[in-house]
Amino acid sequence: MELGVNIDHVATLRQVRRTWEPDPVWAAVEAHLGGADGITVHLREDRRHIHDEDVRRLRELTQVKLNLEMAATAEMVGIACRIKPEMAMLVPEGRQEVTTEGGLDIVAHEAALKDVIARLGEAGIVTSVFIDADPAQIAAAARIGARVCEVHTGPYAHAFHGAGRDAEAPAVVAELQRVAAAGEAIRALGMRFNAGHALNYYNVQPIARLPGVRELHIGHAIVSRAVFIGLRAAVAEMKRLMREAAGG
Ligand SMILES: CC(=O)[C@@H](O)[C@H](O)COP(=O)(O)O
Ligand SMILES: NCC(=O)COP(=O)(O)O
Repeated sequence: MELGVNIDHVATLRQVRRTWEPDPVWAAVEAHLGGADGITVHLREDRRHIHDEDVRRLRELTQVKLNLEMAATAEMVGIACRIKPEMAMLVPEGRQEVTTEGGLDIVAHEAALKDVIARLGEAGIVTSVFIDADPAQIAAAARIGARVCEVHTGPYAHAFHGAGRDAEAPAVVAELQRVAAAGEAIRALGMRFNAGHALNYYNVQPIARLPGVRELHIGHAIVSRAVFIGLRAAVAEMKRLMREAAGG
C-alpha cells in the first residue's frame, strides 16, 4: 500500500505571507526521503495555496510520482495535459469551502466527465475520481472510464473523532463498512481502490487494513505533525502505521 503525501498546506503557510517559503518542492523531497510513494497537490481554481508554478517546478525538479487534484474544467485539463502528472484526480470544488466537502457527482455530469477523462487519457494521464462511498457513483465512474477511484474517508474520520476515537462505536463501524463495500465494488469493476481525506495518525489504521486498498492520500495531518517533528519524520511515522496495519 502506497502513501501519497498532500503538500497543499506547505503552500498555505507560504501564502499566509505571500512569500517564497516554505517551498513545496523542498517539501516533496523531504516527504520522499521520509518514504512517500507520491506527492499530491490540489491546484485549486482560486489558487489559494498551490500555484501553477509549484506544479511546474515539482514536475521539473523532482522525480516523485505526481497526483494532480483538479476540478474538471477546460483550464485545468489544459494544465494537466501540459504538465503530464502520473495521475490526475477529478474533485468537486466550491469557492467558499475550507476543504473538499464531498465526492464528485459523476451521475449528474456523466457525459462531460467522460470527455474530460478521454482528453486526459489521450495525454497519457491516468484519471482518478474522488467519490463518496456510493454504489451509483462507483458504477458511473466505471462507465466514464476512470481507472482509479479515491473513496472519500471524511465521513468515517468525522464519525471516528465524534465517537471519541472509538473504532468500535456503531457509527464508526458503519462508516468503515461503507468504505469497505465501496472498495469491493471498485475492485470488482476493475478499478484501483484508493482512499483519502481527513485521515490522520489516530484513524488511519482501520482504513489501511481494508482489503485491496492501494494508496492513501494524506495531507493536513502530516503537515501539521511536521511543524513539530519535521516532514521526513512525520511521513515515516505515517508509513510505519500503515505498514503495521497491513501486517507488514
Ligand atoms: C480531495 C481531497 O480530499 C483533498 O485532497 C483536498 O481537496 C485537498 O485540498 P485542500 O487542502 O485545498 O482541501
Ligand atoms: N485526497 C485527499 C488528500 O490528498 C489529503 O486530504 P487531507 O489529508 O488534507 O484531508
